[in-house]
Amino acid sequence: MAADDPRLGASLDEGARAMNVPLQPAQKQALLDYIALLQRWNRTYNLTAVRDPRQMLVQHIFDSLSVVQPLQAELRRHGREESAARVADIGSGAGLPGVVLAVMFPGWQVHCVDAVEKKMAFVRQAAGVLGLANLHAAHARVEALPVLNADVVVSRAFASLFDFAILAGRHVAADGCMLAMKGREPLDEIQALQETEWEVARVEPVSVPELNARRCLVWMNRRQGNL
Ligand SMILES: C[S@@+](CC[C@H](N)C(=O)[O-])C[C@H]1O[C@@H](n2cnc3c(N)ncnc32)[C@H](O)[C@@H]1O
Repeated sequence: MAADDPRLGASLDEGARAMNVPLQPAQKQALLDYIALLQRWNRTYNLTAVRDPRQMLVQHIFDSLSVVQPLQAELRRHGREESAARVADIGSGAGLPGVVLAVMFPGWQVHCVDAVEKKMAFVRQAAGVLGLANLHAAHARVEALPVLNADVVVSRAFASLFDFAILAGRHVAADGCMLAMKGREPLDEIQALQETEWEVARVEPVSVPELNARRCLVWMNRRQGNL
């Protein structure tokens, strides 16, 4: 299916509805434009192994959209100013989930971080083309980056929970949290976290439309009475 095939837009509407994510026409267009950009630049930048726009929609866009509702609920639960959150996406690659979050939450500042320059160049280009002034891209190893002070530090397909906590934990603001997007509940990884200052607050199953695979969100807070 081509990136401008109208059936892609119809599927996006359907998927967003299934996840209870309201999608404004401009947001829908931005997500479709992002798929087109991914497809156009994939060969040059080697951004993703997924080549087909239909598969990009499911594996990248729907998967990233599946954190929208849970993120909103988490910020609300902590009484944080939901309209002005600061989010960091670590090991963001082509901008997943960061670009999708920047589209869905224009009031949030979203910082994508990746060690590969060309991927961050792509995210910067996407920010320009999609008109996302709230999307930022930092080319750096996360462990060497000045502290971001984010309300939520998120990652998808980045590292084990242990490495995520050790490498990226210092970018979380005092009352913030970490969120790892995972497949099956990673019991061994959760066990290994005991040696860090982070603990699992809860594991939230999520369902991604048309994706025949398990997904869960692992929420992590700083351990009370630190190590
Ligand atoms: C498997 S990709 C996942 C990309 C994206 N999050 C996704 O879900 O499509 C992992 C990314 O982490 C980046 N990465 C690995 N170690 C890193 C580090 N220490 N600091 C920053 N980025 C890192 C890699 O360059 C790569 O782009």
